Amino acid sequence: MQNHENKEESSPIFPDEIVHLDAINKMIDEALLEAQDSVERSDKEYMDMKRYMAEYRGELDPHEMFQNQLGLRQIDNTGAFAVTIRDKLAKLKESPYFARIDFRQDLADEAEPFYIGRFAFNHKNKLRISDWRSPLASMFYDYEVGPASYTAPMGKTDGDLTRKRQFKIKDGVMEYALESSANIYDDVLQQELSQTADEKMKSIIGTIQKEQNQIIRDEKSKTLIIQGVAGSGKTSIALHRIAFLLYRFKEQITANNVTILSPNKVFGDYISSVLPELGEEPIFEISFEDIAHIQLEKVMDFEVDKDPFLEADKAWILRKQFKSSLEFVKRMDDFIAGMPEIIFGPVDYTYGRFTFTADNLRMRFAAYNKHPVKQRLQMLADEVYERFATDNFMEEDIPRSRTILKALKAMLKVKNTLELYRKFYEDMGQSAMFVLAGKKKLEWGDVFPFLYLHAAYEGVKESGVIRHLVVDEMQDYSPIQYAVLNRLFPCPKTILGDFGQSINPLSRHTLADLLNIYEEAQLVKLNTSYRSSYEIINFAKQIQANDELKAIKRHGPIPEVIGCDSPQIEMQKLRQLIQSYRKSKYHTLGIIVKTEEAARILFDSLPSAEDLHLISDESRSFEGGISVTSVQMAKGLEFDEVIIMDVDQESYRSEYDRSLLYVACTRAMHRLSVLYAGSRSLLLP
Ligand SMILES: Nc1ncnc2c1ncn2[C@@H]1O[C@H](COP(=O)(O)OP(=O)(O)OP(=O)(O)O)[C@@H](O)[C@H]1O
Repeated sequence: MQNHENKEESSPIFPDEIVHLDAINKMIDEALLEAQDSVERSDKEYMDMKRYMAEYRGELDPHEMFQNQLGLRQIDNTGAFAVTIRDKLAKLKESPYFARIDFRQDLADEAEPFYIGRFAFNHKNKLRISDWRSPLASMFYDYEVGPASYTAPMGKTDGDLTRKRQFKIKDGVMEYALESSANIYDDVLQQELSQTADEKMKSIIGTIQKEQNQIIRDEKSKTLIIQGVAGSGKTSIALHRIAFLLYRFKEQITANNVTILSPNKVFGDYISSVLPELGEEPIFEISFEDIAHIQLEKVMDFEVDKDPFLEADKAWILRKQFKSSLEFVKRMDDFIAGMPEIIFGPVDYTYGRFTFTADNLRMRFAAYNKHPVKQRLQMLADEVYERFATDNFMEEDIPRSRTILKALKAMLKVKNTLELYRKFYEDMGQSAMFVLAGKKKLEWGDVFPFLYLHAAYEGVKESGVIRHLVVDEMQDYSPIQYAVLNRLFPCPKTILGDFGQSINPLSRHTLADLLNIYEEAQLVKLNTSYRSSYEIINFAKQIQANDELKAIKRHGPIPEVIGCDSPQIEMQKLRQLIQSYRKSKYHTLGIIVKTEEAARILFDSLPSAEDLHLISDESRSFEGGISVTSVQMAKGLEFDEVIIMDVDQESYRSEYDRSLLYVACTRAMHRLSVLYAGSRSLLLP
């Protein structure tokens, strides 16, 4: 075991902690052996039972066969459970805990030590390690030494924290142990942040900040909106929050009940290891394109979104912009509210001596306004049938509800959503705002308005399974997309993003609009950026002013702006920078250009190498090493080093270009270089 030094006093420290870790390691080893034993035992039991059933197949009576099958299922469940426990223990063995708090409850004589780790660990009926998500562990994040309390489902417990310690244990060996105070907590955070990037996002349970902890443990908000500056840990916190909710509400919600709406597959892959690292199953991820595919299957085809920077068709841009405001959703809501008048033209429905008058039909049709039109007609048909049946004292022949429904359908003035959608624009006097991309093929900008109307006309496939939805990069989605999302997922939501990183020139909505959509939402703001060095954040702030953005005091090289006389020299310079990256301690390099097309061209022009990858909208995974990509695809990702190419005055001049540059710069953790050929962009400091 290593010698452990207190950073402040540089004297050997905490022999008691070394003894304690040894003891815990032994207990985990013991528990691991037991767990392995029980996995093997249940494997054997399963095989024995299967063999028995196979051998005596013809002789067992159905009752015994059924009993055996039940038994088999039970062994299978027990086995799966044993495997989970064994895997958790194996993870715990690498790093059993990261903190210790000593807590003295009011009225108690002495403080009791609690060790906090990724999972709880019981040994010989005694809790040896508390789960970081437990109410007690919250005190580690919320309090310094002194008065402290925690709230569990049973109530509040007051007392004093008499000690806080932090540890780094790797492969069962203690790398450091520190007596914790606010300063030390910061030091440990600094240490964590100065590490080079992993291929995937990792958990941060040892250094969660107080304001982040409050978000993670928020149990009350039905909708939680996190507006956080670049690198403030939003994504990370959202995932830790899911881990917390899965722990806190384990009876009501499992990983299968949670979905994250992520901007693309690369991002999904990048964040995919956080929950498994925390001992939870990975959650399902979905994109708006996936939603469109599911909902529009057999209804309409659609065209995928286009890059607004490459699109020269002015009319297309106008159409897209028209549909991107909150006002647009209001107009659709008004249209839907007036829909009965527009689409339903009832006449008296008469069968023999029975009549349901046109007025009655109109009134009852309006009364079912919570339901889609098609469903309303069915309900109305049933109601007419019921009325006739009740009045049918003489037991005459009356129509079946299917027959009535047919007659009601004939009273519809609009026969499908597409017709209705077109009418919506006609009624506004804005027919030019709707153009089909092909036969039964919607432009991307029409997909969600269409679906919103489709929900009102035919109905949509609602998800009963999803009990919590996480929406990342909230600034990228339009109000009409949120309106559809609310129909499809009427469950609690964690919505996060940064309106300072809006890079869609066609999007017009703001945080205020989002708050307008989610009136009951709780809004929290995060203003400290943990990702980038102080120098990089200062540089980014000079590109896009942001008074709220605070940098963490972790220093690194000052970003370099490198002017080149020609594109050829710029490429030469890039090659040099790549070489020096390869010799450095860094693990990831992002080479960022403005568009997808430019990324492809640049990637093709670089000599292929094992560590060189293109991240495009077709990519599925984040590979680490060197990634050539567009700003759009780089969103949400981070790299040890970033090189931004072609930052000349021609390419970066508008306000949107400013946001693009800001997003690109804030992807860098430690080192940033900006290259241009010809005239330097005036947006640069
Ligand atoms: N409390 C913390 N302790 C250690 N690392 C942290 C902490 N908070 C955030 N980080 C790190 O900061 C980086 C940025 O986090 P994350 O990607 O979640 O930020 P974000 O707000 O989603 O960023 P962006 O909007 O720019 O994509 C990650 O490397 C994350 O691990």
